[in-house]
Amino acid sequence: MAHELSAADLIINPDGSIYHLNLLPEDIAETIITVGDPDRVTEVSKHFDKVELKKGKREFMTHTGYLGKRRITVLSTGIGTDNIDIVLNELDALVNIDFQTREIKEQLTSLNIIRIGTSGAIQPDLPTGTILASTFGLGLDSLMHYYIHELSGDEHSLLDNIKAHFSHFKGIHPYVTAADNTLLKSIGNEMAQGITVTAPGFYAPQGRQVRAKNAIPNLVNHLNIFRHLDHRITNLEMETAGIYALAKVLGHKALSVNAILASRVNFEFSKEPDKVVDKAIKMVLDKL
Ligand SMILES: O=P(O)(O)O[C@H]1O[C@H](CO)[C@@H](O)[C@H]1O
Ligand SMILES: O=c1cc[nH]c(=O)[nH]1
Repeated sequence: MAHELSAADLIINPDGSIYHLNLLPEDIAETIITVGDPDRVTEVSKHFDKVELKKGKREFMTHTGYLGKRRITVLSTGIGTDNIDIVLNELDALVNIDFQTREIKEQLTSLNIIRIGTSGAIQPDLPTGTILASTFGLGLDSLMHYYIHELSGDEHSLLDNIKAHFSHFKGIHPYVTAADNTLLKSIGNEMAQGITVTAPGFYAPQGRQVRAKNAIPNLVNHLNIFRHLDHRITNLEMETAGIYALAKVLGHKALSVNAILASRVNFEFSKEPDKVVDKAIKMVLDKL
């Protein structure tokens, strides 16, 4: 029997929109581009042929429009996997819950979710200006410890090796999810590729030290030397692992594309960050 979700589990605003995103089911396309920075939404939608909808609430700004005949939504998530929890669950509710009956639909929709984010590289051959597609999201945050998620054989063996590599770091409980292979091949095929680490912060959780002292010494170096088969960890940011894992749990396809603004091993930051982000946006839109 279908189960009616309570008013506290699935919060629908008086105008029929979902609680945080402030969107109606008809407001979103099946191709969704997520960005962290709300200002980047316009940087994406300015390339659309037509924008039919602009809505927002808090850090969640949404534009929906058309690129040729393809309907696309671009949506900002803000920073961090706590926001990804909200965005992925609410996007899924918009397509897979009947808002009238509050029941899960019999026919489920699988969204294409493509993140265009900024990131710091940890391999010396990936300079600032590189555009990189994440083969796996490796989460060092705790989001996925609250969900049941099953791993493929490849994800399992990668995670086992990562756990062994990090066994002496007591506070780290990683999780791993692969990119959607079709999106990786179609959108990421001309990009650099590698495992993206999603950290629960920007400073010490990414090995930066300004004034507060780091509890984990040489974090970047420890990530940098990890190898499993032909996989290596290439970059650090704050959302990809949560997107990959929750997308998989909910039956959506996800790919994360990273504009490399910082090189943590060459100790550099891009002098033209907007140009690098625009390059990533154009590379993604060209492939859609
Ligand atoms: O540029 P966005 O997409 O926000 O991504 C990166 O930038 C933010 C930190 O500066 C984090 O959200 C990180 O993941
Ligand atoms: O080093 C970086 C650069 C952008 N975003 C991050 O999270 N880290």
